[in-house]
Order: sequence, then structure tokens, then C-alpha cells
Amino acid sequence: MYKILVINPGSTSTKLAIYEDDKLLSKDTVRHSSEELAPFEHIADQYEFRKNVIKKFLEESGHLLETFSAIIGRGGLLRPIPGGVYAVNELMKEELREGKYGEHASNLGALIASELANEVGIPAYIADPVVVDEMEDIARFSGHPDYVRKSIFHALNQKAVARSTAKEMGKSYEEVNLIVVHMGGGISIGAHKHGRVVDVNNALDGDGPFTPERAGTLPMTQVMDLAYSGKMTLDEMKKRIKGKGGLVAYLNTNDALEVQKRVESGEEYATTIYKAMALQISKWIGKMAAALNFEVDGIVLTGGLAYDKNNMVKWLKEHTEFIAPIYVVPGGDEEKALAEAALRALKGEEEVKSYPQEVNNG
Ligand SMILES: Nc1ncnc2c1ncn2[C@@H]1O[C@H](COP(=O)(O)OP(=O)(O)O)[C@@H](O)[C@H]1O
Ligand SMILES: CCCC(=O)OP(=O)(O)O
Repeated sequence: MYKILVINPGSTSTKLAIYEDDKLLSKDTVRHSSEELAPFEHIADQYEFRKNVIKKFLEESGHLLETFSAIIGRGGLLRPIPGGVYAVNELMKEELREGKYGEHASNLGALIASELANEVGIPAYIADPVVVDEMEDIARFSGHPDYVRKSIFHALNQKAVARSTAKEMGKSYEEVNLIVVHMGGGISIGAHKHGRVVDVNNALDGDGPFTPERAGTLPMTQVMDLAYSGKMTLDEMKKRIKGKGGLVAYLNTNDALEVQKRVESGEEYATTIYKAMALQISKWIGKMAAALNFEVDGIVLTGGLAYDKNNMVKWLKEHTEFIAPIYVVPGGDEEKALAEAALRALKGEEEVKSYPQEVNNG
């Protein structure tokens, strides 16, 4: 019997779970408001805050660290690597700590997992980090040779829900073409072509729809004019793209549940903004349909916003249902996918990869 602690730091939440083999023993989602996160200038500054959330969860659920077989964290911004289970190592931690490939809450998954695992001498892993890269080369062109489109998205959950949806359709993941729309603090829309994510927006970098805390694609010249106006620092500009964009900028909250309540109480501006977000997401679904030559077997809506069936899900259906049948997997299950990955590693059913390794996106 293996007992696994799962740590999943997202931009608006810390999700935690404890599994014994494939049985869920305990889980919790701790939400973090934009005000609560505002004092932390960098993601690395949130380390103690997030670690304390995890320690509190362990205390309250009555599970001692000594009783675990392994800890697995959500994998963050590393160099582009193939999917799979990776052991947390020193190079990985160094690159995550300094934010070498960018900043996102998921960077803390490996770091905290490793510290806690070291306390009791058990392995620390990550699986299918946000940098999983299966993109077709033609999708990497941005419009200028100095800028390359990158695959940074909710790889873990997108792959997990794509597999379970294909199964629900009575097919294997490799037999179908799906568009997966993960709607969390960030939003990614991936074109899954026969088991490979051949195109996806970079969920962290001004590419995609606006989201609860991100601006998505912005009018470039207006952004450049402001950036060179002398009124803004580089950090302030970056925060507008990630952290203080999207719903936070328009409605002063990263909480779509609050927006949902404001919409349902008849607040006109909140309704317009939330509908504009649905329209932008729909337009990206259309783009990914084109990437699949409009041969789409299904559109899968997942992440926190997929719980909102009366507004967001309804509007997305209105805009895109004609493309393909829509499947809704509210929230998704990143924690289960992580626990299963750790279990496969512990049982020796999957080779644990080491970081770095040869990059092979084939
Ligand atoms: N029942 C719900 N209805 C509408 N929005 C929700 C619901 N539950 C969560 N959300 C919203 O989903 C977003 C977070 O999604 P989630 O996938 O948990 O994100 P992350 O992992 O990025 O923190 C937040 O804006 C949150 O308010
Ligand atoms: C780094 C892309 C994944 C992402 O945006 O995650 P959150 O929605 O948890 O912020």
C-alpha cells in the first residue's frame, strides 16, 4: 500500500489531496484572492505562505508526514520536456527557484514537495509539467522570426480529461481529435490530434483569451506606447499580462464565482465583461478547430469555470456547439492524475525520468 501527498499550486488556489494507492483519503482546495496574493512581488515569495497552507491541511486531516510513501507536486516552468514522471533534482529546483523559464505558482510544486519529502526521506516527483511540448513545428511561428510561440498550458489536466473523454466516447485518446478548454486562473485551449497537443495558446504570455487574472492577447501597439511612455516599469507591465489582467483588471476580482453572482444579480458591466470572456474563449476554440482541419470529435470544457453551467458553459455552447459535441468536466482532476503518476512510479510501472534529459518532442 502506498500513501501519496499531492500538492497542486495554481494561480488562484492551492489544491491538496491524499491518496492511498488509488483511493482518495482526503482533499481540499484553498482559494487565494487577488488581495491575498498582491503583497507577493514574485512567485518565489509565496513559498512560506503556500507551505503553511499545506502544513495546516496535513494537521487538520490528521496525516503525519512520516506516514507517506512519496510526495508529488504540479510541475512548473522548466525547459520544454516530454510528458511523464520526473524525480525532483537540484538542477530542477535551482531553475524553478530563480524562475529561469518564467514565474507561475506551479513552480512551487516541486520545491515544496522536495522540502517536505527530504524531511522524512521519501521521493519527490512532478508529472506532466506545464511545459509539456508536443506542438507541430508549423504552429510555432509567431509572425516574426525573433519570437517563437511556446507550448505552456494545463498539460496535466488537458491530457487527463482528453483521455477520460475519449474513453467515454468508446475510443482511445489516439483515435480522436479533441479541443480541450481548461478554464482556471489561466486559460488554455489545446488542439489534441490523435493523442498529441499539436497547437495550444501559451497560457502565461499574452496569448489567448483573457482570464480571471490574465490579459490574454492585447493590441500590441497600444501596449508598446504605454511601455515606452515612462509611466510604467517593466514589472508593472508584466503584472498587467499575468496577475492583474483579465477579470482582476475589469472587475477587481480573480473569483469567477463572485462574478457569476454579480451577473445573476443583474450587474450590467460584470455581465458584459463575463460575456466578452466567453466570446474570446470561443474564438480560440474556433482557431483550434482550424488547427484540426475542422475534423473535431468533441470539445471538452474543464477547470474551475466549467462549474458555471448557467453562464460560461451555456454561452460557450451557444458560440461553438455547432463545431462538435461538448463535454463538460468541471474542475478536472489534476490531483488524481498526479497521484496515479506517483503510484505508477512507486510500483515501477513507469520509468521515472531525470531532469535534464535529451529534449525530444517527437
Ligand atoms: N462553481 C464555480 N462557478 C464558477 N467559477 C468557479 C467555480 N468554482 C471555481 N470557480 C472559478 O474558477 C477559477 C479557478 O479555477 P481553478 O481551475 O480552480 O484554477 P487554478 O488552478 O488556476 O487556481 C476561479 O476564478 C474560481 O473562482
Ligand atoms: C502555466 C499554465 C497553467 C496555468 O495557467 O495554470 P493556472 O490556471 O493554475 O494559473
